Amino acid sequence: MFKVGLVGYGKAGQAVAQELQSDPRLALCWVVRHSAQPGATVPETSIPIVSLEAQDWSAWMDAHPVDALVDFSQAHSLHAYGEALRQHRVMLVSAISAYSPQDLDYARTLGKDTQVMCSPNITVGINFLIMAARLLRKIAPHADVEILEQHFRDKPEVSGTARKIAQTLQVQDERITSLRLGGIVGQHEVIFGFPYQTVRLVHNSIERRAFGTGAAFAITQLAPCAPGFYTFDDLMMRLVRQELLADDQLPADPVATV
Ligand SMILES: NC(=O)C1=CN([C@@H]2O[C@H](COP(=O)(O)OP(=O)(O)OC[C@H]3O[C@@H](n4cnc5c(N)ncnc54)[C@H](O)[C@@H]3O)[C@@H](O)[C@H]2O)C=CC1
Ligand SMILES: O=C(O)C1=N[C@H](C(=O)O)C[C@H](O)C1
Repeated sequence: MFKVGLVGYGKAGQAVAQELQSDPRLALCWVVRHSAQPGATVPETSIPIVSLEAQDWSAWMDAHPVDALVDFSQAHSLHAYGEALRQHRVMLVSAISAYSPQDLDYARTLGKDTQVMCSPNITVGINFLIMAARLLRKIAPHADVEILEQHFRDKPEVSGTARKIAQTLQVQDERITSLRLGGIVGQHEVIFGFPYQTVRLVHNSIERRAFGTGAAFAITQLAPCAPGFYTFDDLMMRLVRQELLADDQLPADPVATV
């Protein structure tokens, strides 16, 4: 069982905490949020919710050891806990969608000492969509591509997922359209336009708990990896390769063996 700490207890963090708690492979040990009342716990549990200054992280991890840290807070938290993580060889699963290039450079340095995974979208579904879109782009490099992302009214930045899709498919960020409406959790659509047909790949996060199942998947996939910096696609590709290898070991012609 993997012991897990969670940073960030806002919209996503609270749903993720529920999901991590209900996964039998994981034990959620503590939550760190920006400001916490003394003695606060996750509802209906004794899991402590605390607030830590950068200088407190190392002592906290000494006293409350975990195998993995899951981050749903803000980009700058990485710099608060980074060295403690490195020192304690704790895996990092970071869902922060708006890291700067400098933040990502720092995350890569942590990968020299422990396993680090950063992904602007942590659902298995969207990462499957990205793999499929990448394949179609290879097959049909001249098709028009548009990316549509829809999120809740207050989401401040352009979706990190949409920017990642644009980068992966080698199209300009101008091809991204962002809609901000009510309470939409997160929807991404990649549209391929051909002369006589249209392909639409759509992923819809209907509940924020989807981010929790993605984080759990990432922890279990990251655990057997060597120290290094990984993306969610790296973990998915590793699994796909394993599955394909398993298929290769099946009889070439199953009918012949009947
Ligand atoms: N990769 C993914 O699939 C997803 C990524 N996200 C990202 O996760 C982040 C959080 O999203 P929301 O929960 O919607 O935001 P939110 O604003 O509702 O919650 C953020 C929480 O982090 C806390 N926080 C901020 N700085 C902190 C610090 N230094 N230490 C501890 N806690 C701190 C805040 O107090 C707040 O509770 C955003 O970057 C968002 O884009 C959210 C959902 C999915
Ligand atoms: O802020 C969010 O909530 C989300 N952010 C993501 C992003 O910016 O790509 C991913 C997800 O759809 C939710």
